[in-house]
Amino acid sequence: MNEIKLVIAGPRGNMGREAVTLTQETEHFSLVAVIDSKHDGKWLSEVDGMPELDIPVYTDIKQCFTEQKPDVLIDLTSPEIGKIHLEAALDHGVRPVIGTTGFTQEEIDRLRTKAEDKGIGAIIAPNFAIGAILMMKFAQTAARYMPDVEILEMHHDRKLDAPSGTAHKTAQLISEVREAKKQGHENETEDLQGARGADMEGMRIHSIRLPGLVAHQEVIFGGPGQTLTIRHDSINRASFMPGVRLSVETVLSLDTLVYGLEHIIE
Ligand SMILES: NC(=O)C1=CN([C@@H]2O[C@H](COP(=O)(O)OP(=O)(O)OC[C@H]3O[C@@H](n4cnc5c(N)ncnc54)[C@H](O)[C@@H]3O)[C@@H](O)[C@H]2O)C=CC1
Ligand SMILES: O=C(O)C1=N[C@H](C(=O)O)C[C@H](O)C1
Repeated sequence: MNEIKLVIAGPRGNMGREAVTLTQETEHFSLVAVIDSKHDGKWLSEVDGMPELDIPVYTDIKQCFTEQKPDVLIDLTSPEIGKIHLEAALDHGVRPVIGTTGFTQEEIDRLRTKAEDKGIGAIIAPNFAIGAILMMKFAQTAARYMPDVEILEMHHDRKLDAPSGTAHKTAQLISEVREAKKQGHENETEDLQGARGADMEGMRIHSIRLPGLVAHQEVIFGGPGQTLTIRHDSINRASFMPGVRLSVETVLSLDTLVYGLEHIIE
């Protein structure tokens, strides 16, 4: 496989560190620069706690793209910054692989149009873990037969967005196969606001944030006399790296924006 020149945004984060390691362990990946909110002009090796790599650190993504001309950007920052970085990548003809969550459907549609206008690929992956993709696919299948469903997502307490991108995507996939419906008692009330969770077309989504958790989700279906629970657990961030690698390799041959790895892992 030809060498792929990569830039990682967010290299000091939980995900960013794993991604830096991935690039060092993958023969055809060449990490040419990183984008950080500070340490502009340093080498990565000069940043506390980072590996001994002579890779330049930029705070200005446009300068980075102009000077380094990477093939692919991997963004693992925050919902707010991920959107800005995706747009900048498309403007510079760099193919974005975006792990940050929090995109609305309108934003995704607009960015897809932009990617197609530029004729380059882009991937937004709410979850890179193969097990999570399977959980979402299985949940979509189950919803055809058991349309009453609630989603319980559980994450570490440093997470910024709620519900998680995975929960959002799961609900979207389920909504493709079931009619919107009100669940629970027709006269139910919430004596404490939020007790029934968020409401997406009648599906309830509950977000738990606790130290000690990484990324977990249960999709619980109920029918007369039975329940079905589909559960996925990421017990560390290594779980996401095969999906990051696959996304980097795949984005090069796309000419549109793909939202969700279920479109790539058939
Ligand atoms: N798609 C997936 O499978 C996964 C996605 N995520 C998402 O990835 C993102 C990062 O997650 P974590 O690594 O756990 O968060 P984190 O908080 O550990 O790391 C985020 C990093 O981004 C950096 N950052 C902030 N602003 C920046 C900027 N302007 N330029 C460059 N870097 C900047 C921060 O300094 C920090 O080091 C989150 O949005 C999270 O939801 C997390 C795990 C899996
Ligand atoms: O912030 C996280 O940690 C995660 N974010 C993604 C999401 O919002 O679904 C993916 C995974 O759940 C971990």
